[in-house]
Amino acid sequence: MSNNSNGQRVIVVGTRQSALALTQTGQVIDELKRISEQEGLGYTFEIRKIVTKGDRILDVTLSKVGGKGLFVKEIEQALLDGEIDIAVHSMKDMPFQLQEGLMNGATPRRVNPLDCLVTKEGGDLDSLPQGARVGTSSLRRSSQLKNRRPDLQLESIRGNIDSRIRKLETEGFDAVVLAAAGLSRMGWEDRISALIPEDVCIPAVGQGALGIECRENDEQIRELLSLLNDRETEITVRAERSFLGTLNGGCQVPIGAYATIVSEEADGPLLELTGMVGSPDGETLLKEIKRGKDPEKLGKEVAESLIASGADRILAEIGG
Ligand SMILES: NCc1[nH]cc(CCC(=O)O)c1CC(=O)O
Repeated sequence: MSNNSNGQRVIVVGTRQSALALTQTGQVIDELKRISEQEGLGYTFEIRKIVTKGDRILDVTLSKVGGKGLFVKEIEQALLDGEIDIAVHSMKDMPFQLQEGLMNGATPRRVNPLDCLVTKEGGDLDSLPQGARVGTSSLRRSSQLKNRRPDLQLESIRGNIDSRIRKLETEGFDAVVLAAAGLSRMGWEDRISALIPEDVCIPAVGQGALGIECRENDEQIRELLSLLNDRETEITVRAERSFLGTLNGGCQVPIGAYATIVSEEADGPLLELTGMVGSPDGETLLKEIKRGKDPEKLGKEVAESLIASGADRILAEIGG
């Protein structure tokens, strides 16, 4: 912990170097500054950029290297070493199990959770030409798009959001699939040709949400972060993550989940969770919808019910 010349605590915020990571970290810092001023806490903030293993090997197929949480390991180490005090993650890139001594201190309000198409000609999924070439490296996206449009040619595309959009032009794709959240955080909503509704493509667990990691024993930070937490987002994402944890899925398997709050009742909010497991070719798409109050229990129930319908066999075939 360090203080500035006025004796105020300087909070060091770690981030990856991608444009999206820098942008969303900056947005979180702006929010924390506002809260800190409002509450008279007098904190100041500093950004520390960290190059992760995931950033260094972007050109290699990540699934081959096989690390869950490839982007997160070095950032967690910096937290444990006290080099940084908080780290902003895209929730969908946050590992299921955080390292001992670390915790998710806040889940801020989620933005649009849906996937979207950025197409060359404008227009939505149904208006893409027969056999159109669509770029995505997510099995979850290709499985569901194939299921809806078996004629599409799904091709792998890697890199940050900006380079994927560039590849739409330079590599002759008709469309690329991206998370709407990333584009809107970057201020590039005007690039979104069409949102892909959740009945076509169930988003990734936690998509559109952020997680803010901190040390468990840092009371000051925990208190500050608690003011940024959004209860609805927190519990819906907890249900989705419990689903993923029960299926033991990493990011390279066609698994999706999306939870919403359907009603507020006297004893707490009622959640609805849709879980999805698909085969990579899109021929099999298993979905299950359930409602419940306890997010962890609901996630587990949806996962178990999908396992009973054969999800375990699909996942075993992929080797996920
Ligand atoms: N897998 C990369 C990634 N991680 C988080 C986002 C942005 C969306 C979000 O915060 O959920 C993206 C880009 C994308 O999937 O298009």
